[in-house]
Amino acid sequence: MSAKPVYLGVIGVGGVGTAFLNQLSRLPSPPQLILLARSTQTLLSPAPAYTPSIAPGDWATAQSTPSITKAGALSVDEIASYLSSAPGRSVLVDNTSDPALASAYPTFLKKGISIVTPNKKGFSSDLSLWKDIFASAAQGSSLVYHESTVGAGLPVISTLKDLVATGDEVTRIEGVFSGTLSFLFNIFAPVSSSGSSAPWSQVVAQAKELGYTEPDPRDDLNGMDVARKLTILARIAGLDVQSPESFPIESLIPSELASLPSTPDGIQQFMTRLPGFDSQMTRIKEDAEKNGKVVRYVGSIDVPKKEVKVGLQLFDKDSAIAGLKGSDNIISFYTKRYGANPLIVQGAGAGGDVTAMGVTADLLKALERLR
Ligand SMILES: NC(=O)c1ccc[n+]([C@@H]2O[C@H](COP(=O)([O-])OP(=O)(O)OC[C@H]3O[C@@H](n4cnc5c(N)ncnc54)[C@H](OP(=O)(O)O)[C@@H]3O)[C@@H](O)[C@H]2O)c1
Ligand SMILES: N[C@@H](CCO)C(=O)O
Ligand code: NA
Repeated sequence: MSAKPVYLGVIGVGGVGTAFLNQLSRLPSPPQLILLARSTQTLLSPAPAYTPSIAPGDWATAQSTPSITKAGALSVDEIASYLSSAPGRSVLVDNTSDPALASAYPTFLKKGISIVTPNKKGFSSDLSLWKDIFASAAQGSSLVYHESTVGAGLPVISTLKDLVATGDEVTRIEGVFSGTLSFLFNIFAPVSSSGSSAPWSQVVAQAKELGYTEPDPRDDLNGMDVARKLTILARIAGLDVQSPESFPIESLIPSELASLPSTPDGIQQFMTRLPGFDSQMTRIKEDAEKNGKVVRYVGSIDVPKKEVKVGLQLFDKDSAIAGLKGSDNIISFYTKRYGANPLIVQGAGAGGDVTAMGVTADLLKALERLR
């Protein structure tokens, strides 16, 4: 029996979106790409036939393909109606960090459109949205996969879900959850003090250049990205965390720069003014060195105590966390079954290719269930 056709909409063609489209173009039996959008532009396969589809490997030139329909930004209702009218099941891949799009997941899911995404906003905002997303998926018999919302492509969400679903008792989750902050501290405050002496702001610019940061790097530096990841994991572990603001978060943003606007101009101003505050981070690094330690940005969830913590901590130089390299994350799951030796997941936790891997693998899981 031949596989049923599945139709695909993709929103966002930045660092992750571009890498995802490359991976999509190499799949042996990809779904039919019928919608591709960025913030101001949408490409569509002409309805009602929904053919020809957009070639994911040539998406950049699809703009000049006469048979493809071009439009500006579409509303959520227009996208939902277009995808749900396709002659088969459909999946929406959200490769943006847009909270408004994330808050519309219930609309898509109720119409039977499955969601695959690395966008944390839907799963880490108010608890009511989290509940609405999963209730809507049940109502629309649609699927939700979001592996890359924590640890990029590393199997973090799937591992935790497997632990919970098989009846293990997760007591504690801890580690380094930010690829950006891992990279920043590994370079800025290496274990060997003969390492780099690059100022903090220069390493921040490098992390942005490498595609590790959130579209707005302040979302990494203010601890919110880590807080969102911990909110997601805590909810899967069974805690009703109301929002990522429910627990204290240590911010690395100088207070003088905290009120710059969340616009492209605000990001630019922040990056330009950050070098003026390098001495604050140098002091933190040197204080740790005086104690023979290194400083790292970590998070933890104590499940029985219902306690989530996010912030700087000092580590011995021979500890696993101090020894991380590049943008690596390390996430330790302490459970009843695993006892004193936690189940540990470690590897690159940011970057277009590794994040897209998690998105593409999620899409394959969805396809297996939809075809
Ligand atoms: N980068 C990583 O290492 C990493 C790791 C894990 C998770 N993530 C998550 O992956 C997502 C994408 O990250 P990225 O680094 O690829 O970001 P990015 O390079 O800034 O790309 C964002 C893309 O989304 C588009 N976009 C934003 N809002 C939109 C809207 N309302 N409608 C249509 N398109 C919209 C942008 O359009 P324009 O092209 O028109 O600007 C751009 O193409 C984020 O949620 C991020 O948190 C990233
Ligand atoms: N900006 C995030 C991307 C992965 O979610 C990080 O650095 O970890
Ligand atoms: Na992951």
